[in-house]
Amino acid sequence: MLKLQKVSFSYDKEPVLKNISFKIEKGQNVSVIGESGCGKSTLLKLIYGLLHTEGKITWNGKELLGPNFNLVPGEPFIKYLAQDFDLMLPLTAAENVGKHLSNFYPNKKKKRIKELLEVVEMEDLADKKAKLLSGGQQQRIALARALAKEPELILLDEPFSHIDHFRKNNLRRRLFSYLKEKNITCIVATHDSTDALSFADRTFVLKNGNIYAEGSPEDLYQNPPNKYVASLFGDVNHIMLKNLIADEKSRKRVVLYPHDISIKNSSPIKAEVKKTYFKGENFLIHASLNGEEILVESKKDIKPGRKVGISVAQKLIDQRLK
Ligand SMILES: Nc1ncnc2c1ncn2[C@@H]1O[C@H](COP(=O)(O)OP(=O)(O)OP(=O)(O)O)[C@@H](O)[C@H]1O
Repeated sequence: MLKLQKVSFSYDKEPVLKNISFKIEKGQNVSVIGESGCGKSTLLKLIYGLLHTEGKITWNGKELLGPNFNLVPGEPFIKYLAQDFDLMLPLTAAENVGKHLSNFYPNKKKKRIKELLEVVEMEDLADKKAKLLSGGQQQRIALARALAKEPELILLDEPFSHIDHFRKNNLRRRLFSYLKEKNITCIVATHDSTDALSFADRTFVLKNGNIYAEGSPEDLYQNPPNKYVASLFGDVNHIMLKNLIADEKSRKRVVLYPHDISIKNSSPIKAEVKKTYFKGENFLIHASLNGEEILVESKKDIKPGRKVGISVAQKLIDQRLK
């Protein structure tokens, strides 16, 4: 189990992280999400032991003492994949993956490299020099290298940032099922909510140096405590209740995703369409509701200037206001 107790850190005067405490069970996949600069990378560096904190970090009860106590920063049973991949560019993809593996059993090493290259779908480029690989291919090799010695805990900082959409979903599925199969604990720092939604057991939202919200991805998505959390999952509205409900007097607002709002022409609540964006399966409609800008999902294209009726289930409003 990984345990953090009152972990704080500042690069200069302003604290980046303030008294962070949490526990992560063995084999759990945790995502850390939050806006750029909120301290996600700093948190991973603290856990790995690259930065020093006055707080306490333990793995299975053993304190991880950090750079003030270790000559070589980093713990051997933890792997940290930084945003820069740090590959040996003159070496081939396969040589990079096997760099930290023992040469004592060459056949075993060869088999392991092959297995890892399969996880990241790079078997075809095994003999290509790292300097000749694209950014996304280099990132996949760096991932395979981080897995090579089967760490107990793996810390991944934006692990799919250079990988094209086409390959990303498949790679995510392969990587996270591999980690589950081997019972490797994993923390992913990401601003891409799809990393958090489909694969994480738990999600921490960082803001202003604190864990601002925490829960299963489903729960955070369905019941976002506020606009900040909801906006990490995509487009979001923060609509005045009085623009949605007749006779409402308060200045309260409700958080709604575009797909929470339906277009229903019989509805007396009318919005004027400003612009329509094609999104593949549907359209995103930018409309004005009593002067408030809103985003609504629609199955059909609707021309700007048209007035449409909109409706939101009362049950959903009640749930979001809880
Ligand atoms: N070496 C450094 N020296 C001084 N300040 C730093 C250093 N590294 C990061 N910071 C600052 O610390 C804060 C947190 O940075 P960090 O890289 O942890 O954020 P992040 O959430 O990972 O951001 P991103 O999503 O953009 O990678 C930022 O305000 C950043 O400017």
